[in-house]
Amino acid sequence: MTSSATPSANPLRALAKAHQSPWLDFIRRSFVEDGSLARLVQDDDIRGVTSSPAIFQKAMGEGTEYDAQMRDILTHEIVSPGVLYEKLAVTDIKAAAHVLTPVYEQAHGKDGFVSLEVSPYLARDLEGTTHEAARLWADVAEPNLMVKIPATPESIPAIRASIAAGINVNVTLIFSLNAYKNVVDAWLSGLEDLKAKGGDLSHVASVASFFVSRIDNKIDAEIDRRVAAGDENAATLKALRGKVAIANAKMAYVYWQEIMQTPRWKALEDAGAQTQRLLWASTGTKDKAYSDVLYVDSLIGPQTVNTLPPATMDAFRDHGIVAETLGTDIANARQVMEDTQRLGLDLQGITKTLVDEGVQSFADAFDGLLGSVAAKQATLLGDKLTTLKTSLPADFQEAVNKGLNAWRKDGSIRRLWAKDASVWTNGPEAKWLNWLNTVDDRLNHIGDLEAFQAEVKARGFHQVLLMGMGGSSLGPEVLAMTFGKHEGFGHLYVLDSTDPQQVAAFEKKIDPHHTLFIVASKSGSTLEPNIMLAYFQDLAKRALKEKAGSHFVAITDPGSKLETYAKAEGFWKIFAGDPQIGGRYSVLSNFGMVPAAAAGVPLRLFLEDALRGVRMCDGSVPPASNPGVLLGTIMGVAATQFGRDKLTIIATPQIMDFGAWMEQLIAESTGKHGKGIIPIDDETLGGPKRYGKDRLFVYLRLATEHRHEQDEAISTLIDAGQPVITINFHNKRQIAQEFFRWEIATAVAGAFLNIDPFDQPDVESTKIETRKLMEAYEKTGKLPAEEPFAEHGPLVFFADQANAATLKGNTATAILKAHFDRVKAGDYVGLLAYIERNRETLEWIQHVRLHVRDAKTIATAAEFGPRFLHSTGQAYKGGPNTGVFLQITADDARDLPVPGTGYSFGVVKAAQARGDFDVLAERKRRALRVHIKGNLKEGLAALASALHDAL
Ligand SMILES: O=C(CO)[C@@H](O)[C@H](O)[C@H](O)[C@H](O)COP(=O)(O)O
Ligand SMILES: O=C[C@H](O)COP(=O)(O)O
Repeated sequence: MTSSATPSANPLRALAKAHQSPWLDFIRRSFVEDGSLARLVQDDDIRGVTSSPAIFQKAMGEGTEYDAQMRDILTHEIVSPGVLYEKLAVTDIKAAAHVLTPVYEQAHGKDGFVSLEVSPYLARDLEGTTHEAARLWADVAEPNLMVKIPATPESIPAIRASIAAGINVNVTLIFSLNAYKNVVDAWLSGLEDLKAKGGDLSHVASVASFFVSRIDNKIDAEIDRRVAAGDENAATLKALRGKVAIANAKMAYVYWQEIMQTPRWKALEDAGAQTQRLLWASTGTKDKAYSDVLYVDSLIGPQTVNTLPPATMDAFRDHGIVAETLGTDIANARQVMEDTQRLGLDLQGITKTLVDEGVQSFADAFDGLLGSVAAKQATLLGDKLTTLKTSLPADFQEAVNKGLNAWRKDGSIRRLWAKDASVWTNGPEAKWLNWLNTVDDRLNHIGDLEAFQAEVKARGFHQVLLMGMGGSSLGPEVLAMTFGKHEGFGHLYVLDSTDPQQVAAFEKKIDPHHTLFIVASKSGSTLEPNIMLAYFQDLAKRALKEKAGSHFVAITDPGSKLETYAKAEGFWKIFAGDPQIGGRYSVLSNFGMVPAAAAGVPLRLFLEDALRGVRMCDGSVPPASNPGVLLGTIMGVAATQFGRDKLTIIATPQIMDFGAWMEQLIAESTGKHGKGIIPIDDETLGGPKRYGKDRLFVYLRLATEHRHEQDEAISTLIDAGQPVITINFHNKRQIAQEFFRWEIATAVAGAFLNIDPFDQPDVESTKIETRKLMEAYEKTGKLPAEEPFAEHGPLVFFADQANAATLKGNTATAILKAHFDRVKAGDYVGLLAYIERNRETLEWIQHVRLHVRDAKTIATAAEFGPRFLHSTGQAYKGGPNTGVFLQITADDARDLPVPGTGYSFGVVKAAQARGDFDVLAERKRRALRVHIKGNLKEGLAALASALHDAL
């Protein structure tokens, strides 16, 4: 902005004589800090400041002048970009308010205001606007603040409520006389309400911001269009160019004058009320053909304000003419309005469009602003955040950009955070969204968790044995595997199997005298944790007698059967889950945090790490800058538009266990109604030839591991045109952030797939089938008979009729060949092994899966039952029918009874495998079961060899 003209010849100063206040339509930190604003007040008699999202976007979106405060805030607090922006804005607004305080005081509270706008996202939300106006008023806490509220039909009652609450209000985005009338009524009503309450009216200031140049812009364009089309009224139309906005504003002023004569106003005035001044906004000339001071010169009149952008202010200082123009030529203005109507220029329609566009453009500006703040926040936080890099082919990237933009336009991330089910299917989704708040919630209750941790430490347990399935076990397993044992705490073991060998193996790892047992089940009625509990409680009771209860902790939702049981059995502690968080979204709730506490994970650091991630995925962060939405959009677009539905997880060794948790989240959330994303975890990385066009790679990379070869192999995939998302961790604890990022991303991907990401209908079906088989067992003492369709050596083959019919062959190899010959491009193979999960069997399954992958160029999943039933099992049954499954069961070398029941772990596992197969068959999946008779090791070798020959 240029320097001031000599005071005597300064048109800006002269406006005071015409009783109009010039305000500045601009703010930025340096401008206030370096004294420029104070100089304008001093030299040009500038008497107020307005800000808007667009103005703040310009100020904060570039440069470094806000960095110092941002750094300072981010050092002390974990805030979202939305909160960070607001803190910066409030600092600016307060600083400007202080500069204007002398004006305010000298004008006895009638001038010298600074405006701050409520979030434009709330422009159609009455409750939100009312609440935010009050919040901003309290946060800024300066008497010369004006809170800007838009004059949308939805927000009009917020004007009344805010005025009634004694808040100074700048009503913005007024384009039409009708809207203005509603604003005036709301303002008067607000004052009446305040008066009725006995409030002091004299301190409540208000302006009604009537937008000017945007109207000419639209009308002129319409005139030009009609003239170009050869309109018969071309001459009269042309004469209206550049006239309508001013005439429209004059009509508003006439209305204000009329209001000032009404008894309604007089009564308020007598009670000490200030008038609501008309403020001319949007006064920068857009059409270069017009005078650059057109919307200042023409609108000068008493008791009004004109807020000038810097260039217009400079121009007016330089060559503005001060004369009272507002109240003059009213007849002419009326004529312009009449002509406008007579000639069919749709002013009403245009002003409605202008409100919509005004709201949208402020929202767009706010998106831009918050995107910039988020980017800056990420830069300043540096290594404190995981980072995401995408390498996507051009067409894929373009589709992702479109998806992000659609999410931005629909405000979907804000709707997600507002728990609005219309983001998905308008079903029961809203009931399952408390994971959004669980990190804040756990931090608020960190005292309880830390006290528990201290007690566990003091009791000196050597082992912690967690028993649970799926959402109740996979998160703790990641914590156990990633962090290992913590000094002063016991080793955390996670048991999620009904395989008797596996149960026995865990029994060997622990000493009940020194073990803390945690049973985790949200529902409290899941078969597996209940029988594991029965087994280990029996063991503990034998060892510890009446003290056994003091070694047991339950984590379960309030009111569950498990809770009742735990109370009755005198468990040491019972921790409550949140019924509005589903199992797979529960890791950052007590289901993950209680085992974390027991294992000695530094809880506050962990949760604060998580919180940094939560804040970056906040509803205030627009999709393209929002790490969760970005990831979810890529996942959704990959699956729905590019057939890349095999999300292949590659990880550096120290964080590779994260994949098993991701599997459940992604598969169970998205795999249903024939749609879905199939996670492929722990499949050894191969060269580009190993992969088809159905993959989306996610590379989880702990930077400190320096896995150059792995990095190279990933680069080769990118060069070969495979889409890759690389997520860089700077330390292991950042899995906390990634838990949350993947939760948001999966929810977002669910929206792209148009499914409810929070139910698991096909997991339930398998449970039902298993239950039926178990009931039969309890009645008859055996599982219903089943007939193999072939038997070769130790390998016995079972299938339903439809599958068996296509799997003819005289040898095991021939049957397996027939089965895998059904695999085609874009399919995947699932090896579903109901055997003990240990080093040998993991190696075996890896070996076999890689053989299948390389022979068929197909994605492979290697899973152990029954654990996968609570995880990927959902997608195998409910997702796309592209899976070809080989279920592997085996004789149990040893079985264990389940105390208090008539059955054994082996029977349960067998029933689960059969229930699983029955549902796969019922869903018409290509499935074959091979049962290994006798020695497991030999049987697995025979199966591997037959598979080798078959492929
Ligand atoms: O405070 C106000 C109005 O209440 C102003 O900042 C107002 O938002 C601005 O004058 C307008 O947004 C500027 O409009 P335009 O020049 O972009 O058409
Ligand atoms: O993912 C959840 C599992 O199905 C276990 O459920 P639960 O926590 O109710 O026992």
